[in-house]
Amino acid sequence: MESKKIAADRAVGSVKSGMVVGLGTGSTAYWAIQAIGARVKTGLNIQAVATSEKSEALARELDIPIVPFSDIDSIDITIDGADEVDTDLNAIKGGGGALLREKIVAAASRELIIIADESKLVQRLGAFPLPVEVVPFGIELTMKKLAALLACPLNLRQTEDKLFLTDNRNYIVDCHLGAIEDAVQLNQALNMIPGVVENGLFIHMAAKVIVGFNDGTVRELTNT
Ligand SMILES: O=C(CO)[C@H](O)[C@H](O)COP(=O)(O)O
Repeated sequence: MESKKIAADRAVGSVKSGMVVGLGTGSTAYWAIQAIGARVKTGLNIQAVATSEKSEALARELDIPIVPFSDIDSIDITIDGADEVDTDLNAIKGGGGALLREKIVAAASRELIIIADESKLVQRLGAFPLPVEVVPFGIELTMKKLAALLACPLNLRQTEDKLFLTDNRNYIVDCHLGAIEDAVQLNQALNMIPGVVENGLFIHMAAKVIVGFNDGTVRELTNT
């Protein structure tokens, strides 16, 4: 918990009054939303958009002003977690099932800051099963296409005895790929399959990764 929180607290230092802020999803983003909420109470004046119903509900509890997308032109900064991050700042996201909204918000953001504890740092993406969001219609056909492309074990995500549903009422297929050779090509190939809405590869999207370590230190990784 502490390593997630220190990364989140460092990232929230970049949030300034007047900004439109994207709020991420997950247990690390939770700490960023808490830190933003604390600053709002002491005068930080921002507008926010959320990447999930859960994060929006938390933001509202903390009196962070949530605005509709129709009210904003772009997003200044988004702070979000990740399931894996490599040394080129590419990431796998979607462990919490919010990858579609997270990618839409990240793509509209001037700056995406990924926050993570040290366990998320990898040399190569793919040990974490890649989440792919698919529409329920024709799921069997879409899974056959995924199996043909990926040739790896696929799991249609379940919670308890039910299929997991995203905030967009879609399913998640977790793809147990192992080390990904060419993430750019894979990202494109997955999104070409009809029925696939989006996948959890965030390639060349993050401007910065802030990592919290178990010894209490924080490191910022950038590509520049
Ligand atoms: O992509 C996400 C949700 O869809 C999360 O950011 C990712 O799963 C990391 O979560 P956590 O901070 O709880 O480890």
